[in-house]
Amino acid sequence: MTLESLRNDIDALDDQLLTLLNQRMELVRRVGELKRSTNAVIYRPEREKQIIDRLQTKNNGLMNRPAIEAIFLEIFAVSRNLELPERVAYLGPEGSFTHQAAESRFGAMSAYMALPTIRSVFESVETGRVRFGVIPIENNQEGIVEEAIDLLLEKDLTIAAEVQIPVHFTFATQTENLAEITQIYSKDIAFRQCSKFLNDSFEGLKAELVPVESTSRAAKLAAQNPHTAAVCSHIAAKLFDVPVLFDNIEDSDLNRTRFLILAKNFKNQPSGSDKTTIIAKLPNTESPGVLAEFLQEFNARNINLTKIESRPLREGATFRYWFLIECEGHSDDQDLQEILNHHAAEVKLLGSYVRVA
Ligand SMILES: O=C(O)C(=O)C[C@]1(C(=O)O)C=C[C@@H](O)C=C1
Repeated sequence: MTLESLRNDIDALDDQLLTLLNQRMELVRRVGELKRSTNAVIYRPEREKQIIDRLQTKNNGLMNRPAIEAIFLEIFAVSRNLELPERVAYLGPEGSFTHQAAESRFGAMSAYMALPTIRSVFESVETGRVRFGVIPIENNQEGIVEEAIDLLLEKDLTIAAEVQIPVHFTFATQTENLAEITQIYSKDIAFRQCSKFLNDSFEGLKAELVPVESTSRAAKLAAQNPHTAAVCSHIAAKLFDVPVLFDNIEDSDLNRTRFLILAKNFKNQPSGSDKTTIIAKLPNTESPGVLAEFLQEFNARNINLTKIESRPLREGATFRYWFLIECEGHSDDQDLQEILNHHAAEVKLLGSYVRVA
């Protein structure tokens, strides 16, 4: 077969795909009408997971799960926009990893607001300026984002979904000759996480490492000066139009950051593979066994705990703590409901949501 005839076949399939996508959007438009008439929630992460799971089991071609997910998450994002355009705030600046996390769920067509602080993201959801807020919660190498955890206690928001993205850094520059680079911009932490690449590539060369406040800022600076470079996210290089010379330059490919999607009064239906986050303010934690007894209730019901963080209560001059606890399962599951009911006075449910493997 010639290239031309293969391309003709591709064109014919693309025509069919477009027709099918339009038919799908017509159904989605009707779902949107139905939902608006009953005031139902547009974003249904558990339904999206169900669709992707089903397609994965039916799949017998070259598409793997990440490919199915990438294409269908974009379709869902377009669908949701058609049903009701929803605004999404994220911890900026534009081109940050949080921006990347937001786009991975809400697609390229949603209306985004980059905000300067995690607190401002919480507040924009709280006041209804946006429907969803995306914030980082932890990195598997660097640990938790304390400000985000504390705001979960302070504010009255719920968790609609979690997103995990691998932290990949790119080396972006306008020059193709490394010897011409005089300055490399990035965040301190990114220099640390890419030290092997930087040491190997610039051994004997004179490039200076210049720390700046964000990797997006680094990309912007590299866009302005041809003899500089940025260690930044792919999305930042794309945003500021700086050519990517090397991709995935980080020392460890196990580096992942977890983000939460926040909303007001959001409740997911059980998906069959969920996680639940609660806040526990237990009384008398100075007495022996209070926390152990509480955790024993999970153990007794065979509920797997996936996280426990202690944070200061900041009540007077004491050393007392509250706990952020995450476990497998959904708050509608009978065993988890028993615990929540039993401790209704001291436990606040932040949400049950589809668990990212
Ligand atoms: O099934 C729904 O509730 C829809 O709104 C449709 C749809 C889809 O495109 O399939 C879109 C958005 C939801 O997040 C889940 C699924």
